[in-house]
Amino acid sequence: MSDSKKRIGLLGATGSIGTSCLEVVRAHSESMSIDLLSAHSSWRELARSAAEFLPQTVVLTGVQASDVAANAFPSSVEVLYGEEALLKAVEVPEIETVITGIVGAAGLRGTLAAVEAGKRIGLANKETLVVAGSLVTQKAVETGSVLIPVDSEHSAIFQALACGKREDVSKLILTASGGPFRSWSAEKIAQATVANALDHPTWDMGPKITIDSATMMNKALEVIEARWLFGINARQIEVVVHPQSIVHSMVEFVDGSVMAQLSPPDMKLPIQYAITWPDRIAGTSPKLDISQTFSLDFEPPDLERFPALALGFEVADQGGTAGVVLNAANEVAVDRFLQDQLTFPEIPRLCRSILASHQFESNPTLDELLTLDGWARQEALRWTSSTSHSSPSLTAPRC
Ligand SMILES: NC(=O)C1=CN([C@@H]2O[C@H](COP(=O)(O)OP(=O)(O)OC[C@H]3O[C@@H](n4cnc5c(N)ncnc54)[C@H](OP(=O)(O)O)[C@@H]3O)[C@@H](O)[C@H]2O)C=CC1
Ligand SMILES: CC(=O)[C@@H](O)[C@H](O)COP(=O)(O)O
Ligand SMILES: [Mn+2]
Repeated sequence: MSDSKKRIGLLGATGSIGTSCLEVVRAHSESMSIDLLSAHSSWRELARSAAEFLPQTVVLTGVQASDVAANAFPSSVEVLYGEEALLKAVEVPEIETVITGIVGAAGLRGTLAAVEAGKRIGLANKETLVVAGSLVTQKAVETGSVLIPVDSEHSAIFQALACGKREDVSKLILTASGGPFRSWSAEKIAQATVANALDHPTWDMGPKITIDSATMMNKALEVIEARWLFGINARQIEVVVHPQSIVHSMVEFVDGSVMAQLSPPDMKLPIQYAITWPDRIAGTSPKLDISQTFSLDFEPPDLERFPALALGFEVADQGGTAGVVLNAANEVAVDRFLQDQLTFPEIPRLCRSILASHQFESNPTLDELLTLDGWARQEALRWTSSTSHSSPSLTAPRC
């Protein structure tokens, strides 16, 4: 019955999260349907998905109608252009759940529009909470929007939290694969190429998050994400390296019990759960085969070889404007590294430098955050083009 289908708006439909989400919907076409798809510039791929899923609306935020072939989309599909159109499109009452698969701070405004419209959010875009965690979580409380994590660690924690009362939680333990350089020496890491850094041992993801995993900035961003999503003090969050990516994270309760969620690394499971919660349905994600011998290893993270991780704890503790500045600096640094214009160890160095130079404000507005985002990107670009890597200018906008 089409009336009882779960109706989904999917932002970032052409990316890694987007295509996994479409696989979930394809496997459950009797109970799920797509109302909205968005992409930035990959219009051919979006058109293929539109032909299969027949959403009411598609939005392309990074190209214009004149860039797209005439009749590329089925005639029943409304084709819109630009971010403002996307912000309106997520609000339509028919959409129940919005899956946020846009990469980077570019995902913030779409997520916020969906939160303001009181939607269920399947939150993959962790940068939304890194940049504006306080504003977004407050807004969700006001509108009744439920933020269901899609990020695998946070989905695991969300599931494990169901085993006890919030006031009885003593610690959240985020697992990290350790990335491709987990066992590399600092000297070898300093020589890492783009191809080395893109070679993630356990997850197949988009390029930005894959580089973040290699620096462990991904875990830093996830510490900040957890701080806002679960309303917990940064000092109650711990990171442990777990190379198999089977234990997706854990919650320790005051009595010493540790509850974990386990499954083979596959994003379809947390995406599906965000759509079906509080129900569980059979899916296409592989199941853990415990009939075979396998081991689960855990080791402490090495903050000297992976200095980005410390930034996550510092920023999660500070709140305010620290997250937007760290995130913007990191987005520029990752982009420059992918263009071979920055070395791997310069990524966290750049981030720390821009963060240290900004004028901290504890309670910024959305406009102030967006202004600081622009400032931090400019300063990060300036840093990458200066041979001496001098300190950023002290012209950070005051909030
Ligand atoms: N991949 C994964 O397994 C996981 C991802 N996440 C998070 O999910 C988010 C998406 O990651 P991932 O799927 O890997 O990323 P991808 O790079 O694979 O996909 C990014 C998507 O965002 C769109 N996009 C890119 N830039 C913009 C922009 N400026 N405005 C609007 N849309 C844009 C792209 O469209 P186009 O194709 O047209 O460029 C594409 O659809 C990230 O925040 C990541 O941290 C979290 C956990 C796991
Ligand atoms: C799948 C997912 O959630 C990613 O964020 C993943 O966790 C990245 O792996 P790392 O643990 O190497 O950062
Ligand atoms: Mn993750």
